[in-house]
Amino acid sequence: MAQRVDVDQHRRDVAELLAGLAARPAERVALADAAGRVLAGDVRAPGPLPRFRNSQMDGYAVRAADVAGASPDAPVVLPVAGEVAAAPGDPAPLAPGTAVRIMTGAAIPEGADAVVPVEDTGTGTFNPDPSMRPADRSATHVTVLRPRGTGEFVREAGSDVAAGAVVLRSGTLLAPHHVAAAAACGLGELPVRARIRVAVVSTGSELVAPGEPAGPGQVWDANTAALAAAVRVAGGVVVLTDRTDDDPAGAAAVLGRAARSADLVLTSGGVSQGAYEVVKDALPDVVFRSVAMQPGGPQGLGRLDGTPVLTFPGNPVSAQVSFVVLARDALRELGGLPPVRRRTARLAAGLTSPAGRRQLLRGRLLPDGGASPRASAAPATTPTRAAGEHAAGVGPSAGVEIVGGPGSHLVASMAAADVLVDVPADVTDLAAGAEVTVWPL
Ligand SMILES: Nc1nc2c(c(=O)[nH]1)N[C@H]1C(S)=C(S)[C@@H](COP(=O)(O)OP(=O)(O)OC[C@H]3O[C@@H](n4cnc5c(N)ncnc54)[C@H](O)[C@@H]3O)O[C@H]1N2
Ligand code: MOO
Repeated sequence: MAQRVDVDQHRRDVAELLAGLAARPAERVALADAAGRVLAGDVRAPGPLPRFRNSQMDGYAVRAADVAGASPDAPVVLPVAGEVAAAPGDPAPLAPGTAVRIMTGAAIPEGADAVVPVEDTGTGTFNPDPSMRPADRSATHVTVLRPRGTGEFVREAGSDVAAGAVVLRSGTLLAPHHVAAAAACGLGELPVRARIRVAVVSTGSELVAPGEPAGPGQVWDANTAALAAAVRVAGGVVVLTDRTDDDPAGAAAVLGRAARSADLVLTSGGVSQGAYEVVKDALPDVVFRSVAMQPGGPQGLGRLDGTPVLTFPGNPVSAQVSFVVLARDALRELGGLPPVRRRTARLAAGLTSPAGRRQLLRGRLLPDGGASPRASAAPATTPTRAAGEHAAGVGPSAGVEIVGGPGSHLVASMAAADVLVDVPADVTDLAAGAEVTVWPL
């Protein structure tokens, strides 16, 4: 007789099985591949950023003292000694009483300490004659109409980050703006946490690949693609996907290959009470048990040739719910990602639920907060969270409506859901407006 365990116990057992995968060395990735990865150590700026003092505006680099009295009525006219573009090289020092045309990002010449934007000069532009292309920048003098104080429109070296300072913290989930900072600091690679390498194997003689024609008795394999996608979203990398029919020798060969090529094997199907339960037959070191949840009751966990294996039931909704509830957070934690926060929502309509099994119903969050007349009239105090599980959501709950039925073959209905609605095992009746915990999909 299969063991029967509650959901939280099985979640703990999964986390424990996978804990051995935590100590994997970091790897270095090129910046182009860094988004979505988790930083494996603090990253320090090798030099100051900006690297050198440069102009914040297109205009004229000057000594602030030379333009201190400038106004439209009493402009200061300075000779233009040359031009500095945002280009390689060091500009010549600025002689007192002169100005140089300077472009945004160009190095400030030694001796200059302010930039007068071109709009604050007599012509208001580098190119007073719009018919001239390229701009004629031959003017020998500039008429400064406004004073600029010391440091105005000057970007100091190191004003963004000082040399040696931490620019990205260990554990950061790298997004484009982090990549930008690393790139600006001149870093071509970043140290990141290694991703868990996962093999996904679906079982069943009836399965055929999506995209292929399906004959009588055949169904398109929904689980391989769905579980592979789930693994990737949870920070893992899929190193192998395969299907096996119900032939025990073939299944054993496929599973053996999967175990040799991955840190973790996920299977679906072949674990209930049928006559062809190849997963059970091929995995002698896996404990098969009944977890008190629906869908996703028949579960197994253990090892094959030392590699951790989780076996999910084959019904497509069951396989997906199994991943979300039992494996997602454990996988995310191994990759350095935070758990997906559960939150609370208020039921838009009442429901009944069978006793003794925690139900994970498919739900859709309501954009208007679920303020249906029934929901708002009902008392909103029913505590429905499972023991030991505190939804992280705070503040007013969203509304949630149940979509589709409880059947674990209703894969299209599940596509209309954005959360799983968690109804504890001991709850059989919930009124409209009752607060429930929901798991974001
Ligand atoms: N006598 C009993 N029968 C069943 C029980 C039980 O306790 N006693 N449990 C039921 C529950 S609950 C589930 S869940 C399933 C689990 O069955 P298996 O894990 O052995 O899965 P299969 O039998 O291989 O398939 C079940 C169902 O799902 C379809 N399937 C499987 N894999 C895929 C896939 N990759 N893509 C799309 N569809 C898939 C398969 O065709 C079957 O319809 O057992 C119940 N039975
Ligand atoms: O427990 Mo099964 O996973 O309901 O469909």
